[in-house]
Amino acid sequence: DIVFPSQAKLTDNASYDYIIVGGGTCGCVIARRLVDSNYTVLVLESGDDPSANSMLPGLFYLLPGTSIDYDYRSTFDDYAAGAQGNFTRLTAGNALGGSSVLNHHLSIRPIPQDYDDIASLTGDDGWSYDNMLPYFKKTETVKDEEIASTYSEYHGDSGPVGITRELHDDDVAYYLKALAEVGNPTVEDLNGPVSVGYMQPLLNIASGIRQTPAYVYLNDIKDNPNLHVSKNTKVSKINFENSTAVSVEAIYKDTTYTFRANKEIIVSAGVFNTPQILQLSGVGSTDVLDSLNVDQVADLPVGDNLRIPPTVIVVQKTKKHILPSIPNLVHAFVPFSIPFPLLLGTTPINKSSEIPDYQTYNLMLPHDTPYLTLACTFVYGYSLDVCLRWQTQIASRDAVYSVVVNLDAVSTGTVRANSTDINDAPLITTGFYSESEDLERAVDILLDLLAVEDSATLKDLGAAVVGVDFSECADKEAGSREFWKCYVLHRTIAGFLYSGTCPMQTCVDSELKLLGLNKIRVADASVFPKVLHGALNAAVLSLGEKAADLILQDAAN
Ligand SMILES: Cc1cc2nc3c(=O)[nH]c(=O)nc-3n(C[C@H](O)[C@H](O)[C@H](O)COP(=O)(O)OP(=O)(O)OC[C@H]3O[C@@H](n4cnc5c(N)ncnc54)[C@H](O)[C@@H]3O)c2cc1C
Repeated sequence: DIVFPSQAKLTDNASYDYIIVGGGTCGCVIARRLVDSNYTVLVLESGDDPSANSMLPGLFYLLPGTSIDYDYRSTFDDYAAGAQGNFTRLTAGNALGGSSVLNHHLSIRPIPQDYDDIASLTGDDGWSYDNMLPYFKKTETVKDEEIASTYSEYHGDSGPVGITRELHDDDVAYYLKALAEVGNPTVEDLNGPVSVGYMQPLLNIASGIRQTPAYVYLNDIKDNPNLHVSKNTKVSKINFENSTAVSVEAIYKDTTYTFRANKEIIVSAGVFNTPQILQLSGVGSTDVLDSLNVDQVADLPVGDNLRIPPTVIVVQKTKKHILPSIPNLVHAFVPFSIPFPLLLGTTPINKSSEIPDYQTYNLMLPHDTPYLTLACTFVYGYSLDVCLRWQTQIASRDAVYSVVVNLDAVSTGTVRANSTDINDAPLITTGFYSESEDLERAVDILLDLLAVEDSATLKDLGAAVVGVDFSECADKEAGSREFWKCYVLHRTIAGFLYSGTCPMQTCVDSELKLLGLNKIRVADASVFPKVLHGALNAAVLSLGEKAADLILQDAAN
């Protein structure tokens, strides 16, 4: 309670101007802006305060599977998730601050084209990149002097989220050189004037502390009497009178309360739980609601169009060493920074294009440390067998652990409430590779990425991709397209960039209002219609700022 708002005293049937369902990444941003404008706001959050270790960036790999993670599993999927136990693991934040409490700190925006596409899809120019840029700037204070001074046009200097870089020029220079030799330029700022290239990423870390909105947006208003935050509180239903949302039912310590909203209800429960709550409230397609035996309030395709860009990891061994590396373990005891250098790439296959096809997060792992196994098992959820194969094959070598995200993926999955019990995890089907072009594209992407092995720099080092000798693909010719297809199907994971389950155009309008209903909006990653060409944290923060403006404009009229 010293850092975060304390638990609100709850009164059944109490009224607030606004009720926010889910105090996650987007929910915290909206709460802050509405309280700043003197409205009374109730935030209902199913999780507790972020755990102390989640505030320390260097410990991010310890968070999945703990109490702050829903730790969802997809429906049975032996086709694409063989390496995780025939399901896909879906990490998602269950705490005040939501997924920003356990995410990987990377601040990488979608590309301008993504917003211009939303503007033309919705016919609302408010979503164009030029009109969204001020919201991105409003979220952040860039503390990296070089970026702040060179690219001030693109960056904020007084927003809540502190942004820094952790530079390890000497450690990453050889790999950047190799990438450049095969047509991938080194750039300084992918959130600035260019959208393709490799850089040492901007991070949501300042003064050694994770910049979750639970902290940076709410700390300043935690004692404001207009802010009421109820944690460990699960919203089970939204009540409608005719087509108008009027109240919310929520369970706190085994008691169900009803809270009334004078102005609006904002649903920000994330890509998996927003559709679950809406379906249980009667907002969904007829077949879904019939199967749950829930009366329909609005026929909307809630929970369709789940967009998860399929993600594959490849590992290369690079520089050889004789002496073991000890200093890198120091990070485990001084956890204020990421324990290894990082490179971020957004990359087109056609090197003259300015639209990336894939994104890579490259963990530049020093030799003889346990970080590969830690990341591989805890964070990416691969089976120990997969991780140990990689770990043993990089012995006494530096390694590049590349998390490769297919930004062109078009396959969609679904989210369905499993029963009318809100505590029952939703049924999540990834739909990976249901469109065959995604599998072909995944192979194109890996071949483009691994072209780096043909660079003079990596050839000199005797670099090689490792962990490709597993039995499931042993009958495929090494290096062939058939082999890489097999690899993709046995190493695909979800990455963490989920979106799309209540998208603009078919589910909400461009003001984020649920179509055909009154006094209710959705504001979280569910509203993005397609896979964005970036990661999602910055996109959701700016979405929260825009949503707050839309809500306040309506309140003023
Ligand atoms: C492991 C991981 C790593 C990631 N790494 C990055 C990264 O490095 N960079 C990046 O840009 N993006 C990253 N992301 C993605 C990004 O963090 C998320 O897309 C973003 O935080 C989602 O914001 P949101 O507001 O949509 O949902 P969330 O932040 O997940 O918020 C939803 C909130 O609703 C609450 N809730 C759910 N159900 C209920 C209920 N019934 N009642 C009350 N409350 C409820 C949840 O507890 C949660 O707090 C990562 C995500 C994950 C999971």
